[in-house]
Amino acid sequence: MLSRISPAPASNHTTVLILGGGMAGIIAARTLHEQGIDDFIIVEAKVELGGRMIPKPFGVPGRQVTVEMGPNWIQGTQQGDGPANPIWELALKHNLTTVYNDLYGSITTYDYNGYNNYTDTFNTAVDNFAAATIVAGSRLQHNQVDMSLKSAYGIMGISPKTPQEDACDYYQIDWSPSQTSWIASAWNNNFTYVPEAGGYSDENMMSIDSRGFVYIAQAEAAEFLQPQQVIFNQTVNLIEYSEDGVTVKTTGGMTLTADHVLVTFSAGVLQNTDVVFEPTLPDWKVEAVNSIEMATYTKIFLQFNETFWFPTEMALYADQQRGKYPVWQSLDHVGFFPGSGIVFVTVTGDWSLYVEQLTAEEVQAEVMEVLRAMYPNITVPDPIDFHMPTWASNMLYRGSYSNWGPSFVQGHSDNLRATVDNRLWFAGEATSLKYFGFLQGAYLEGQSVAQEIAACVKSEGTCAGIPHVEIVTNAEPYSSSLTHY
Ligand SMILES: Cc1cc2nc3c(=O)[nH]c(=O)nc-3n(C[C@H](O)[C@H](O)[C@H](O)COP(=O)(O)OP(=O)(O)OC[C@H]3O[C@@H](n4cnc5c(N)ncnc54)[C@H](O)[C@@H]3O)c2cc1C
Repeated sequence: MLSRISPAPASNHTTVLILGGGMAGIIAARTLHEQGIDDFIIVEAKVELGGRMIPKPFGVPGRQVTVEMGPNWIQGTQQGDGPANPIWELALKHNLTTVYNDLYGSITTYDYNGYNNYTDTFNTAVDNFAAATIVAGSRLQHNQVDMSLKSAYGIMGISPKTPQEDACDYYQIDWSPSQTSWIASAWNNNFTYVPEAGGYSDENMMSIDSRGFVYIAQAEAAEFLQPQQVIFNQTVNLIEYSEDGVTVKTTGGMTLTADHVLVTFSAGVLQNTDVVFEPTLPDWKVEAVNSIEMATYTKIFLQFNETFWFPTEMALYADQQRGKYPVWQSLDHVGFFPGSGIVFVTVTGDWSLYVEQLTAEEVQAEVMEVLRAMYPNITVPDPIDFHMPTWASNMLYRGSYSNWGPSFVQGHSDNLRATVDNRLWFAGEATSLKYFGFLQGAYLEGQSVAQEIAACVKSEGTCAGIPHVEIVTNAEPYSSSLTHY
């Protein structure tokens, strides 16, 4: 595995600088290597590769297991001999231990009075969401304007009235891995689960590997990356660019120059001012960066001496307040980590931002109040371990993953990945039209943009880069960009 200690680079000038060592940066580096370009350096603020793939040993001594703060699921695998999700292929290649997670068929329902079987409502919500997708699809085909999911539900005459209905819609929409918000666009169709449109399958495989999900990224990097091709522990704060080349400066005092720079920082990082571009990015790029939403998704982990909770894989809690500690998953379950005593609850969106303002003790107290409401007839003990990551306030992420809102259109998506001045390139999950938000989006964008960079390098300055739209004027549905892949 690659050393965490960076040797000094042989030269401060390289053909390509790759900023960020997450999935997109690693696969971009591999692609350059495959194209015969090894004069590149990855610059990463952390001390290891993998980006948002962050495992953590969780639990009291003697009862620790590896849990995932960030991505945990391979979303979509392969249907028959159709296209395979490249993340699934990496998992198979590096022998990652995964298990099928039955997110819809193994679920117990609760509300603020305890156990309450509202699985009929749950199943109706599943059907409603499928119907909304069809409505959105047919609007798209007729070039009708995009709208929020909430509006699409309204058009179908569906408006949740009870806390139980709200919780069921929350599970479909806010918690669903490809949506994350009631205000997400109705066109927000991630093609992952649609094999007919080039996607993979509707299967979600969960990593339970003790090496962490990140192992597949680090093991892949170890196959081609040389120690002198990575600089760890350097946070980029200035990117100066012109048609002649790029200069990158870090808070650690390093200055690096290159012919081309590939920026793989999250959309959340680009929306903030931690990294300054000199000159400022053109208006079309600034508009694209700020038109995509950076959603936050927070898993809160608890360990108990013994289990007292639901026997299913998942549980749904309906509070009078929508989004209050609603989605629970038992890791102390056959197939996951039996005997671990671990359960986690997920919050998203505004609730994530709210919990990040609280202390861990305050969040724990609120979570325990909900657990005790779910189990009014037993004495629920305090947890023996507790952990909550903070994604929105972390300057290396500024959120969890991107989400397509109704005012984000294909022109924005094109502009997000377009080249600036033939020198400044962009890739990451957010630049993926078809698989935004997911690891496969990051992988495919890293690959595709690095191929463009390689072609540019080989053309010795005659390439035009990835084109942009100067002014995004209308809301055209997906069209030409589906040929990116
Ligand atoms: C809580 C959560 C759950 C998720 N669940 C799933 C899931 O189950 N399945 C799935 O497919 N996807 C999931 N995702 C999304 C997935 O993690 C991302 O799509 C993917 O990791 C993005 O990779 P990337 O290379 O585009 O960006 P990143 O992984 O963010 O890589 C960018 C790198 O840039 C570095 N960086 C940032 N700023 C600077 C700077 N100024 N200087 C130097 N380095 C910097 C960062 O440290 C990072 O390593 C989840 C994400 C989160 C947070």
